[in-house]
Amino acid sequence: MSPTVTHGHPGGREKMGWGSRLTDPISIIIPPVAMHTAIILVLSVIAVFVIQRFLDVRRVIRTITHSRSSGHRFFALSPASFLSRRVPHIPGIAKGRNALMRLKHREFQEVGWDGFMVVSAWPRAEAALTLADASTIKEVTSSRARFPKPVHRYKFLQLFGGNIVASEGDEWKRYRKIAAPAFSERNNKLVWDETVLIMEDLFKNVWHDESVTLDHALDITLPIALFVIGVAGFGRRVSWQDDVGIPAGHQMAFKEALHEVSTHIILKVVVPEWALGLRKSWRKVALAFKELNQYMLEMVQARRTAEKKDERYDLFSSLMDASEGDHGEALLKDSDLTGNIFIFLLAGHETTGHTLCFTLGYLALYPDVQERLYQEISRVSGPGSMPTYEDMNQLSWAMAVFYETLRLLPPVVAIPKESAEDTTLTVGNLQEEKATIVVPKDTQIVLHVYALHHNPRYWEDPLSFKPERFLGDWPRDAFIPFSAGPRACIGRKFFETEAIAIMCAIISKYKVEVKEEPEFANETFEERRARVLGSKSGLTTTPIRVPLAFKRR
Ligand code: HEM
Repeated sequence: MSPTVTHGHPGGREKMGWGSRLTDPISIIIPPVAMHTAIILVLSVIAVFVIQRFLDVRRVIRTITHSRSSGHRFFALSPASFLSRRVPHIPGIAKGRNALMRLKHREFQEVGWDGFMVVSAWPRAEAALTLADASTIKEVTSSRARFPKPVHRYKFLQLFGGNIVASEGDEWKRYRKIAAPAFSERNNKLVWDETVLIMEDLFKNVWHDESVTLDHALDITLPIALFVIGVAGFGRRVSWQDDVGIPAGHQMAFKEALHEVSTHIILKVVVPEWALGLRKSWRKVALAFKELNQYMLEMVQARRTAEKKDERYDLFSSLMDASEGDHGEALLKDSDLTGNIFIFLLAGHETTGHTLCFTLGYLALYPDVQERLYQEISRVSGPGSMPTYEDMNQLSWAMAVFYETLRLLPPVVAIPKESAEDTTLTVGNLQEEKATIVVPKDTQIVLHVYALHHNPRYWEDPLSFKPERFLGDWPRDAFIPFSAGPRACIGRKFFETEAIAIMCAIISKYKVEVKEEPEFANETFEERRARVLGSKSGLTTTPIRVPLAFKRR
């Protein structure tokens, strides 16, 4: 394909193999000499860039190398970069797609330590510390000043305004103080009672008290989670029937807008505003953002103008109370309100919906675990009846089933932190040896939830589903689906309450089985398990397809 003559002497043009002077637009615009010069210039710039980067990487390696350290691994593309997550695994270049879920604890075993530095050259020369050591992780999570949240990594969560998840320092303290009362014991009881109503509505008005088969259990678990956070968090009661309509003044239903936004949030960050109009699917995402913002502002407006302000203790009321001073002055901006409303809808919806879906999948695959759960519920509240919030402490098997699901399939696969100072951390290994890692200021730190949850130092037979490991004594520091320390999930009890209520409601009335499909009739148990529990990475670990049959008991 290369042109045979590009040296610019007049006679050379006739020999060009791909068109005459008149038909070669590039030659008309750029004379061959200029083209050559341009190419040489570009190559020189690339060469200077590569050499500079190489030197930068060497400098980074020198700052972290230490005689007693656990060493480092090199990947040209940073595993946290957008690019690395789009390409397959290429040794030395990219860890590839779904690396954390795919590799679990394997990489740490290859390195021989439960913590090591990953050095990369793109997008910048840097070293990031990756950890799967329970006591080192505890040290990091318990010291917010030494290891704060790298808020610049959470920019995509600030699209609707500042919020509790994507903030640090005094701003975070203020948001946390406002939100804390909404996660009190009083509100947890509200969560339980509202969840029971939502489940009764589903069984009676959608399933008509009959057996049903679902192609993907997520089709009910996501709406359930959304309805619970909607009513218990925001006083917005939605029933299964009236959620389908689009209210006047809107072009999209609330549920759809939230789903679109949470599924395509990264797109909104990556694609510039003007380009969102270029494709139909992108236009839908842009519309969803606009619609959701409008829904949230309407919620704020409706509460502000309500005649009688009910005595409520939910999250929304706490936010609204904090937004106005005693004399009606604004203490929180509208964007603070929408930012936090959005983050609570998101945090309280996706993580929960996905975990419920995986848990139902496990119960269908392990009928003995499900039977033990049914027996526990029957013992606590009588056959076919629903326990109350006060019974929750007696449902230890139910909690163990959820914890084992969260250990194997944590929604948040990695938690980022950074070092605020030059420091060192100590990590261990299977041989119970210790190594010191030099951690310069501004080093990115990754708490590798998947690897920690599959680390054989803490979990016997880590790949197996065994809820019984959560009865009695278990290694609490090696279990961080909700993170740990002061920045741990504020909604943990909210989740546990609604999850147990939902599971009790389902299992007391229905037997859950994997949907029979002729094309999978001959698969082994392992194949079936891999199919039903297949997951992909999204904003949180996402079930691909969990097809289930719910049979009336
Ligand atoms: C299975 C359910 C859940 C899981 C696995 C989960 C997990 C997590 C994790 C890992 C964090 C720390 C994130 C980070 O450091 O970047 C977090 C924070 C948070 N979660 Fe959850 N979460 C769940 C349910 C909920 C629910 C139901 C709510 C609200 C109703 C909620 C609200 C929050 C909030 C507001 C934060 C930020 C806390 C702070 O920074 O002070 N989460 N969650």
